[in-house]
Amino acid sequence: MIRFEQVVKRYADGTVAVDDLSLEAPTGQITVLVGPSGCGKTTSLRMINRMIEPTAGRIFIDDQDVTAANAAKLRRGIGYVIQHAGLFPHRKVVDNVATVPLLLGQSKAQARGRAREVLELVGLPGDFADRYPAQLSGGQQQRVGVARALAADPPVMLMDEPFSAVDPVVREQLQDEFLRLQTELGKTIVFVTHDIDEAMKLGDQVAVMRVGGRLAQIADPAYLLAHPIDDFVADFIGRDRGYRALTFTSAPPLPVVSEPTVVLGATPEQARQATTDRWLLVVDAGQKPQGWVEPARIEAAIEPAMLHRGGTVAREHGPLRAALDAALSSPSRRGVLVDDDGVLRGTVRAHEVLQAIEAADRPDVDPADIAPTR
Ligand SMILES: Nc1ncnc2c1ncn2[C@@H]1O[C@H](COP(=O)(O)OP(=O)(O)OP(=O)(O)O)[C@@H](O)[C@H]1O
Repeated sequence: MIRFEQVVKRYADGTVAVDDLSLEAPTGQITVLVGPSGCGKTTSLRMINRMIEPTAGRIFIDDQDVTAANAAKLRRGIGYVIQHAGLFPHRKVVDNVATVPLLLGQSKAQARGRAREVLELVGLPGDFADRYPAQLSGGQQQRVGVARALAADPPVMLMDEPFSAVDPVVREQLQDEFLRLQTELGKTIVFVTHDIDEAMKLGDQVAVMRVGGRLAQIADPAYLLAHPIDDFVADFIGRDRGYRALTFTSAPPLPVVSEPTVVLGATPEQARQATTDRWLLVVDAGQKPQGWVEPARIEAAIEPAMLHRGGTVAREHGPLRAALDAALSSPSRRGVLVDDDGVLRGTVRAHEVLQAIEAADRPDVDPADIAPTR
């Protein structure tokens, strides 16, 4: 656990960047610090590994007072990831990642072996290791940054806007992979972002800070969305917080309807025989949804390039927000639901998801009973 006790940081020019901050970041969880520009997030983070010294107050990692620790030694035991990755441009990726294991006394061969292991873990296998940072995309560089922080297997990771410099699609991929990795690794993580969506997606708990370095509220995302403590927090977490809260609402059983399908490679005749509807769902040989086609408009066997892929896919027993999004984004207005292995279960319509949402507040009601027929 990381614990801030009444921490203050006043810079030499008199700026109070952090003011009386007390909070706990539990072991094995992700605690996100979020807030507007200049509210003291980075300053708070850097006081944990003593890149910045507090003016007053104390910070503990488990029972160790970090201000009493040897700063260099402390830093080697804490992974640190920053925006733009901060890689050494003239060192190969593998040597960037091997930096801390080498400092910790591993032989070059051991450290490089470990570096290749963690590179694989973050999705950069094989010959990526032998490239230079400039030969990687922005998203790949960020992965190297994460790999470097993980190389010495530190129990604590500090992450300062690690995914901010990449485009939204890559960013989402990095976030998803990061969450998957964290379920395996269970690190104690403090994560700084100014993006409330990122905070809500990644945080086990989210600390909202206000300018002047004061903590406004700390809670798990669902609680924060439901009970913002004041107008500042309510405004900061956004006007669509009712919709966002659906991320944390699991579906009561949705009235899933089986959906006609054809398999990739099917002929136009097979597609037209499969349905009289305008849209037809295409699956692969393993029954995994691939996209939609309009049977009346196809003239050749169905191939991937012909598919309408705009619709999202939701897990049958996943959050209601994803199910609603699947319905709203589907060209047929039928949202595609899959099981945990990605295999098609059927479809659901937006109004049926909305009924499930209402029923989620009324656990005595079975949504199947109140869903009208289509
Ligand atoms: N070395 C410094 N000297 C004086 N003031 C500083 C120094 N570093 C930061 N500050 C000020 O302290 C306040 C908090 O800065 P900090 O970088 O911690 O905020 P932040 O929330 O991380 O901001 P951002 O999201 O814009 O990165 C700001 O007003 C900033 O201008």
